[in-house]
Amino acid sequence: MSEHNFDLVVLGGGSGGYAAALRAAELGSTVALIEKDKLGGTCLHRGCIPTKALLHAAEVADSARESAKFGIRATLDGVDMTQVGGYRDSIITSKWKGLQGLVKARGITVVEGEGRLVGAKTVQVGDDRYTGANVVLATGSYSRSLPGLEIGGRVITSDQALQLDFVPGKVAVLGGGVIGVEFASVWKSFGADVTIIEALPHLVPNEEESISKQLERAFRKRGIDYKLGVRFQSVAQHENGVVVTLENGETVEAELLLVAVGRGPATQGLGYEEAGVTVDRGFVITDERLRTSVPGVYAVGDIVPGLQLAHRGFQQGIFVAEEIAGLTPIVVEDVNIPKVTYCEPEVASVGYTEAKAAEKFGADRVSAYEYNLAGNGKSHILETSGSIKVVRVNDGPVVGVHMIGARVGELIGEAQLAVNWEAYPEDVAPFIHAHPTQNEALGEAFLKLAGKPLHAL
Ligand SMILES: NC(=O)c1ccc[n+]([C@@H]2O[C@H](COP(=O)([O-])OP(=O)(O)OC[C@H]3O[C@@H](n4cnc5c(N)ncnc54)[C@H](O)[C@@H]3O)[C@@H](O)[C@H]2O)c1
Repeated sequence: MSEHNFDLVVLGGGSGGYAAALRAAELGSTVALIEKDKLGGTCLHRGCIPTKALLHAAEVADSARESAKFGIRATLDGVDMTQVGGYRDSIITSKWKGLQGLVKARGITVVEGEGRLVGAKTVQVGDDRYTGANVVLATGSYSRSLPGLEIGGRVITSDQALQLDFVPGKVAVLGGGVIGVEFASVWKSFGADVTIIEALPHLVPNEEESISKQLERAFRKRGIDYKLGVRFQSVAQHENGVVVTLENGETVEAELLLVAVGRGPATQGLGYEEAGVTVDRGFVITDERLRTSVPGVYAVGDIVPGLQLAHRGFQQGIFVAEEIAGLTPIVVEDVNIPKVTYCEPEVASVGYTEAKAAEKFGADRVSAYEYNLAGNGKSHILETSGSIKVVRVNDGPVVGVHMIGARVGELIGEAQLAVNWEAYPEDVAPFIHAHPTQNEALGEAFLKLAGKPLHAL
């Protein structure tokens, strides 16, 4: 057994953990970063990056399929999933190498192996013990299932869905949240028949209702089938496929069932509770400064209750490193975090929905305006429909922006600056947007709420 001492020991090398390590090293700390698999975690290897590569390939397939509309003669002869997989993996490998280089350049000690908390501030890996003046827990999440629904065979999660080397003929998707709609979108573009099963009344049910409804219409138009407000009951697997039975007695037959009903915190068997860290239903409980119940032990990323997003993990990691260094950084609040769902059409949002803003600030103190992308030149060129809805407090700031349309994810930066800086529409309405861009649509919404509409009534 050998003992090693560091200023900071980080358990888990995903988005939250490696961000904490990079920032702490930059601030002069000695850092041990413990990872059992590959640096980069779910986001780089099994989440954000590979799914977005598939979504981009899907967009290329759609462009080929729809080329005649633009006077371009091309045909979609097929989708070679082996080659798509090669493209996906080349991106992962290049980002992974870049990350390894960055971690090395910052002088971080990477420890390969499975770590376990064995004392308030000590992590054991094999026979070695790593003790930190401070410790960050960042062990991430896993695809969870429903009670009694076993993953295996033709019942898969996003982990297996990302690795498929064929396009299924027909897929059933359980859960119409972010993962469900992104995979439904990819598979449809690649030529599969898709049926989504969602227990709540809308797809992407955490988004603004008018945006969810537009996504439903767009999916219907694309031929993506969905069943809303109905719960899953059981699934039977047979040689060539699955039969999914819903609570209302309906059945859905498919080659595969993708289970996308959320992700659970990966905290079991890691010694957290034994070391005195409070854990509730698997999640590590922290205060707003990300301190756990054990002094000097922090938690970041998907194991902390709230939005499970890579960029939240990055910011929480940076926050903790700066907090430890005594820099009193700004608290990371979920409501200020932008969210993008990369299906076709894309959905992007930041801040309160109109209903949540009314609850928070009072219905009579909130106004909203939804600008239809039909009025935007670039949206016409992209042949997309959709809208941008801005929610404000009357005589007060922008508190929410909600968007749907092709590539609107790229517009969320401006929206999140307005929300995070608590800008009034009157402050941002005079800012000039390049023409023709879809950004102009956000400007049009700000102009309208500032009482000076241009291309709107
Ligand atoms: N683009 C992105 O930012 C991105 C992409 C992928 C995943 N993620 C994150 O990963 C996490 C997991 O994603 P997810 O889509 O699995 O979770 P989710 O919570 O977004 O969606 C799960 C959906 O499953 C539904 N559901 C649950 N039980 C059901 C049942 N018995 N029958 C029918 N429907 C049921 C829920 O109502 C919900 O809408 C999320 O936090 C998500 O934000 C983000």
